[in-house]
Amino acid sequence: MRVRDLPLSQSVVDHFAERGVRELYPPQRAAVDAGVCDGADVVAAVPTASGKTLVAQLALLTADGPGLYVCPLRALAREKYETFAALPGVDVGISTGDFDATGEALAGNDVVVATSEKVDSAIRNGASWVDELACVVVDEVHLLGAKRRGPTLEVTLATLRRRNPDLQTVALSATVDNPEAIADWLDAALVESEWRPVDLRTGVAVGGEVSFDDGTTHAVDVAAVTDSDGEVGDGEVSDGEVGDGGAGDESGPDSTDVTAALVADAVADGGQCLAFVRSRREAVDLAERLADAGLADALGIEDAAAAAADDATDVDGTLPGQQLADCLRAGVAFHHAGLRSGHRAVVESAFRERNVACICATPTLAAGVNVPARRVVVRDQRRYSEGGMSWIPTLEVHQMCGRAGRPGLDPHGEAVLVADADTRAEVHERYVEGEPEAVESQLADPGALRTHVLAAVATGFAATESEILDVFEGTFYARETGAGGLADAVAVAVDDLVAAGMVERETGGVESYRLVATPVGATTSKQYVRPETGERIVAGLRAAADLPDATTLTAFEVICDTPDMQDTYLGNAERADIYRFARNNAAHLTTDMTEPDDFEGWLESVKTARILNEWIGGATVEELVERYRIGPGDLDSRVERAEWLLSAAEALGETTGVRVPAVSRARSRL
Ligand SMILES: Nc1ncnc2c1ncn2[C@@H]1O[C@H](COP(=O)(O)OP(=O)(O)OP(=O)(O)O)[C@@H](O)[C@H]1O
Repeated sequence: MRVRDLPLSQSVVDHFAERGVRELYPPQRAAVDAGVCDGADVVAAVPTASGKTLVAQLALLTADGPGLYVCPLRALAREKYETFAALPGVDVGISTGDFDATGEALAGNDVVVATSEKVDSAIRNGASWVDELACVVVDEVHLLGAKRRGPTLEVTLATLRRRNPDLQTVALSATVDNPEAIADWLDAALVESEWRPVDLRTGVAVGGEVSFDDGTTHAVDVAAVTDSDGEVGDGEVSDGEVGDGGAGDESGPDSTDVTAALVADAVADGGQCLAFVRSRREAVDLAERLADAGLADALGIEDAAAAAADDATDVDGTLPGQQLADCLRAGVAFHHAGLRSGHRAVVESAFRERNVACICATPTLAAGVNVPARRVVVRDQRRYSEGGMSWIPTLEVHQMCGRAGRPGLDPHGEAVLVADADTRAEVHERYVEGEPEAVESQLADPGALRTHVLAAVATGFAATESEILDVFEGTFYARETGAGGLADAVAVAVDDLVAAGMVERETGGVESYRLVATPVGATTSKQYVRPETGERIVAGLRAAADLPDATTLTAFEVICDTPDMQDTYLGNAERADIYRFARNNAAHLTTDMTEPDDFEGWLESVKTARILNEWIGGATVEELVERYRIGPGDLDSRVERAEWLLSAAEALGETTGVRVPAVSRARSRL
């Protein structure tokens, strides 16, 4: 099936042709057959790099009105925005700042690219453009199963579809175990395919021997890359992440040696690599180890690598920035969520332009932007979780492996899982033979339910528990378990919200009542903070108003001690220092040191508050990164969240009439 035979304008056909897209890939053809260009609801569950973006474009370009493209991650949204904006004659808007107000400015676009949080927020704030939509495309719909974002995604999609029954829904998923359940939920045709533009072979490496699933084997020379002192890769970690140094044992080469050998081998053959490890620290360590391996030289990219290093230096002068620049100069990079977005962008584009031989990354890279490589090496398949070391989900490992193979450039992609003699069988069974997990709804989580119940009441969509259940009827959860399964949980959420002062039962007649949001509940929902955050901020503002000496530190303590601010890891060495800081500043804090149930959590909040307070006091990113051992990207994201939470605090202060000038002071100085 040819692109030019599709109902697209000539300029769009030409646009695709210029990019080498003339014939549809088989999954794309199946999506067209399923009616994606004719307004049909379609779920496509297909492998990485099999051309989902074109399926999205076909739906959006042929829809009978404006379209919305919902994307889980901001970096991805930006990438898609650029792809869509390049289409001739298409006006595209983007809305990804998770927390800022929703714009009516988005009305009038042919396509809006937004995160699900942003769409949820737009709905709560009554943005009219969401009712005008003819088509919604949800990318990475398997993230329904993600703890925080999943419930938002399913409630938002259910709400959009409920408000607009003619809305065409197209959902794009990685290959998961239950795509038919997702299709069933959306009453959509299912396109399921294993087809990939480049064949992928997956193997398990033990020592230097790789056994691939196509029956071939490959040997790499581990001795050639092994350090004389053999010390690299012992898994010293930071940032709250713990490692066990990989799967190596004392007698043989460890998993880092094997990884280094696999990378060097692919690069010697002219290919680029992605190497996945479990923690940020491990990513940096591995990159620094590989920086000594002469990869830039092997790939013949010394000059381009030096230019990429200069680009990284231009972003900032932090220690991690310098480490990154040093690695880049040697043709290697690291990539993790603690890096600033500017640094991540330098790494991604340098890799795409073949100016970097290898990126050492945490698994977040696999869920993010498009960076195909000849070989993917997954060094760690286990990581620390609450209950100790646990295996990473198969879906996640498949996402990493799926990055292997660049269409048109590589004969095939290779994914190699590093194991040892003890883990070989299990690694093979889980990740080579194993199927990815089923997607499961997380909506029953009490915190998620409280948030969405409050939103349903505050927006006026529901005024009784049974109307709330009607709102949830269109969710994946309800489809899977029956809406009745939520009835008890919704009743509990309503009680919690009443107790928290977010919702009231307004008695109408005998035995009948209506649920209404209190002013605090309404503001909390509109400001897009969780009910617990709204409650904590209101209590914090009241306490701050009673303090004789409320300062910007007070304001930061209030907003940092909420579930909407990220935790900041507190190392043992720092703990005593932060404890002393909290004691010395007790007069400026709204919480007495004897009060918190979760004292550690509170101390972490005090650390975040202290960092933010020093930030507005003029400390530089470089100083704070060094002083508090925080990633520059972590600082950026906390500053951004602080802006949002302080603005919510101002709005809640307005609503309750509790004025704390320190909040506005902190916000304006931020
Ligand atoms: N029909 C086609 N013919 C030629 N190239 C294509 C075709 N469809 C897509 N491509 C190219 O294949 C590459 C991968 O496509 P795309 O980014 O859509 O994959 P994807 O399925 O979205 O992957 P991911 O899982 O990373 O989101 C892109 O470079 C795209 O231009």
